[in-house]
Amino acid sequence: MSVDTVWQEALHYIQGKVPKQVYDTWFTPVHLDRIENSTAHIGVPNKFFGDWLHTHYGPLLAEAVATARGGGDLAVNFVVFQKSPARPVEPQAVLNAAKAASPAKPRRGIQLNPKYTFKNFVVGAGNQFAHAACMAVAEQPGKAYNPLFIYGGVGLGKTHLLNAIGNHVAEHTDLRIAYLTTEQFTNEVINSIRYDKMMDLRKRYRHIDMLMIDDIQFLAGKERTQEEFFHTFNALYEAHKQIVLSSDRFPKDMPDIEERLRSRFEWGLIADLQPPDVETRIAILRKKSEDEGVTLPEDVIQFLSTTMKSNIRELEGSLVRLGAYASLTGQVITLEMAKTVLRDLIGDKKKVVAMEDIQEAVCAQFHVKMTELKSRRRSKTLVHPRQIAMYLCRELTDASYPEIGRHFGGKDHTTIIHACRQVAKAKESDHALHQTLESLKEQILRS
Ligand SMILES: Nc1ncnc2c1ncn2[C@@H]1O[C@H](COP(=O)(O)OP(=O)(O)OP(=O)(O)O)[C@@H](O)[C@H]1O
Repeated sequence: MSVDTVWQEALHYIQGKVPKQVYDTWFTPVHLDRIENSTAHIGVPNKFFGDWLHTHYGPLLAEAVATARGGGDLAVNFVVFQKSPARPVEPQAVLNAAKAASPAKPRRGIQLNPKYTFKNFVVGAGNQFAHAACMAVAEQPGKAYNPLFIYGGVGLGKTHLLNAIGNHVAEHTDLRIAYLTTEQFTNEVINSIRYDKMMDLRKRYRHIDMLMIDDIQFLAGKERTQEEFFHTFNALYEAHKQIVLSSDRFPKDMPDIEERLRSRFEWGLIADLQPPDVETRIAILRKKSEDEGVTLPEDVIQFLSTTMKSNIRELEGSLVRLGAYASLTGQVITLEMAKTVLRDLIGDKKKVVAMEDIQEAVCAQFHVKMTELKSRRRSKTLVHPRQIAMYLCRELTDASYPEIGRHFGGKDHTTIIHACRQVAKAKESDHALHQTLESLKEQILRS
């Protein structure tokens, strides 16, 4: 079977697995270059693109190509090509998937991402405190702040900072590090229960020197995992071993977490990550475009940094998309191109919308009074519209989380972050909610 035929079949397979927009953005610009020694070499427009594909769709690509060939195990490599998809021109830029997944100094069992270091973390007003705290912990694990609890909204750099600590410690010490997501920890607990291996799990985690757990908010409602984590936490803490946790919300705002755990999260230092200000967004764009070899003219930098405000991942995504588009079409990046290519990401944010208009539209839709919407009452009939209104304020205006909080009767910014996150997550699977949000948006933007 020719490489082209395999690739066509693999694309067909992928189309069935991902939404159309994801397919168009990430899979149409790439191609299968060759298959050699059980490795599929995938041509990508730039290093950043390959990195992103590797992190998000590496396994799917391997599965798709393997299935198209009729089975067997395959690894994937990403090869950067320029303009002509047939010829990889930068062999040194090959991203070896396996290499990329291991830290600079390999250590058994650590799943750190070597891409995330202190060196490539841009420090600005919103993150300098968290950055300094992480540096202190990386320099003196177990001594500076314990536990270190980092919290912040979606895509603001929590995972990056955790990995930066891990990579730094791995490079400079021989400490045993465990870095994992809450989901991985939960799965380990479930498997240990299922196979009666709880003692092994306990032993494993109580003999490490530094434990880092990402997205600890997902412990909510998982009683048995909380119980295990509680004992692990105590054992490590008492032995002066470093614990670092990240969460999208403040401990006090974590529902369904046992009080004894919640209070432990507050024992050490809590450092928050705030959305970056415009200077930091510009600095991040400059750094990333430089690192990735994507030339962004000044007006495009200004445009992106004033349009994509709340999420660094989005900012990065725009850069990748623009870089890919430019390299595929052989054009230089211009402001006009940026506006066209990123149309759907920028969407409706351009129109100036007042938060009061949003609140009124939501009140009318859900038949609640404005005073109720802004109140502290937590009945379900009020919490739902309130969270929707908060989410829309964030989506359709330039207001910061604290500003939105002030428009909702003086609520804390973490409450707004939580609401935005809840609604963003729920709308992925709840079609009715998605429709309601779209119709509200349309209504507000028309008014
Ligand atoms: N200050 C920064 N400098 C450079 N890159 C950054 C910075 N902050 C975030 N990023 C980049 O933004 C992207 C998103 O960051 P990250 O995954 O760490 O966010 P997160 O807070 O863990 O998000 P989530 O809540 O979805 O888990 C990453 O690629 C990261 O490298």
